[in-house]
Amino acid sequence: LINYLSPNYDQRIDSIPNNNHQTLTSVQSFMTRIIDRNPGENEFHQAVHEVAETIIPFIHNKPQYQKAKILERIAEPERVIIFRVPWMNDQGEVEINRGYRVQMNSAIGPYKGGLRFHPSVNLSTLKFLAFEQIFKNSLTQLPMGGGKGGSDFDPKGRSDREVMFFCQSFMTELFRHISSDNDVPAGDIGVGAREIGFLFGQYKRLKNEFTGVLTGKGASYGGSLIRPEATGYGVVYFVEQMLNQRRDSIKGKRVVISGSGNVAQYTLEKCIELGAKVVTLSDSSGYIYDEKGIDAEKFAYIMHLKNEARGRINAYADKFGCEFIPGKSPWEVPCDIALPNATQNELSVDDARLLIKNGCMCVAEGANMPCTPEAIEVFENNDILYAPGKAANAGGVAVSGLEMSQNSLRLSWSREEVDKKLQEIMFNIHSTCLRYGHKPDGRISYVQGANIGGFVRVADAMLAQGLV
Ligand SMILES: NC(=O)C1=CN([C@@H]2O[C@H](COP(=O)(O)OP(=O)(O)OC[C@H]3O[C@@H](n4cnc5c(N)ncnc54)[C@H](OP(=O)(O)O)[C@@H]3O)[C@@H](O)[C@H]2O)C=CC1
Ligand SMILES: O=C(O)CCC(=O)C(=O)O
Repeated sequence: LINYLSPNYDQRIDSIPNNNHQTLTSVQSFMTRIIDRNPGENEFHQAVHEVAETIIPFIHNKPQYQKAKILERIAEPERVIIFRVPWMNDQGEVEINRGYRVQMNSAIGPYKGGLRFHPSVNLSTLKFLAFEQIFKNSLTQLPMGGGKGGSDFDPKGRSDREVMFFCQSFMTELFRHISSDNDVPAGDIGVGAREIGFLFGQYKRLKNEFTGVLTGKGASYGGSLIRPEATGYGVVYFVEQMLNQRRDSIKGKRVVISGSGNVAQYTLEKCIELGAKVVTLSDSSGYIYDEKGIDAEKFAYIMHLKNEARGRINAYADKFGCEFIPGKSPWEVPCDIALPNATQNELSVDDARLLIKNGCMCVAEGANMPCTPEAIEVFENNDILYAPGKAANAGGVAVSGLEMSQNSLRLSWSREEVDKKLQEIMFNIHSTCLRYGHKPDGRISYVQGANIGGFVRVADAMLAQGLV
């Protein structure tokens, strides 16, 4: 698992040219083609641009990657499936949603990535997520390609029965395109243990087989221990590594978290365990600010509120007598560490400036692409420890990879074993970022490190497999 730093990695990194005029022109012409071929897909353009800015200079003196048009091919999905999802609501009315699966890249393993159920879901969102997933999955060093899927269905406010009918209809088409050896979906926004259970049940019924076709399953039917916790725990393990670089640690730090779903919950739990003080959580209605800090007892309440009662975050403020700030994000609250754990583009350049003004020194993305490009630039220019999602939140998919291994072996590992492997993987991702992230001025860019570290493994596999 850990023995991945092959000796010739060092030779490949040799010299990354400065951002000269030629590089800028290359990035621009590359992006012009991407935008022309994928009109209106702004999130996808954003994700590709961020990668192109670091990969184009990196491959400047590597003709093998340029000649084979590796980056151009990585930015083109291998396959996109779009389908109708008809179902019946509790009032007996027919509802119609749209389902998607973007099978982005299978160079290093079966397509792997979550399903998102949210009204904002469209092809642009899922292509950006599937694109990011290629690099993230590669960074884990596990054999997983990149994919993502979902629907514009909103589970919020729906009964369990409606969610089940929707999931069954969704899987009635998706089952033809996935299997434990070619595409293994999991959860994402709006898809948790309940939805994975319904999806798995329908797949099993349609295929008449019990295989590891989904991850994030319940522990009683093939799920891995620590998978629910993995993304959030992994974020905190990564933050601890970054702080250790500066001979510091998370203990005693004041932390601001956005979101209150799966990733935010377990980020919070690990922060509490390691002695940090978390003062905010949010959902799409606003944020709570608890100056006393969220402790283990309050955490248990949040778990009940969000996962069983399926309530809104302002109920926390009512129960514990703290502030609820409607319609706003928590970035105005002074902190040492900010962890955006809700959704894409939730942290703007103004938020970034305010965080820095208020003393923030570290930002790690639990969500996918939560910081805008301008916000990232501000963090990097101000020497803030900034970790992109494809590195910081890779713990979730990493433990999904471990779930696939356990399913294939037909056995299950203990909590301690899985957690130890998760810590090793996050440690190794951090090392990869350091290895590839050196800027000409000596600083570390985790963006550059994660992009290049993720790219080389996929690129070499694509070169080896010919023009496919
Ligand atoms: N689950 C996983 O293993 C992984 C998840 N991620 C990423 O982490 C992020 C959170 O996912 P996860 O915790 O699983 O999802 P959940 O559905 O469990 O929680 C999502 C949280 O984000 C909030 N949120 C969603 N959309 C918006 C919005 N447009 N504006 C404000 N708040 C919003 C939700 O509030 P509300 O309920 O009001 O909508 C909720 O609090 C996503 O970016 C996801 O892609 C990354 C790696 C792995
Ligand atoms: O566990 C998985 O397969 C997917 C997790 C995911 O969707 C993500 O990393 O964004």
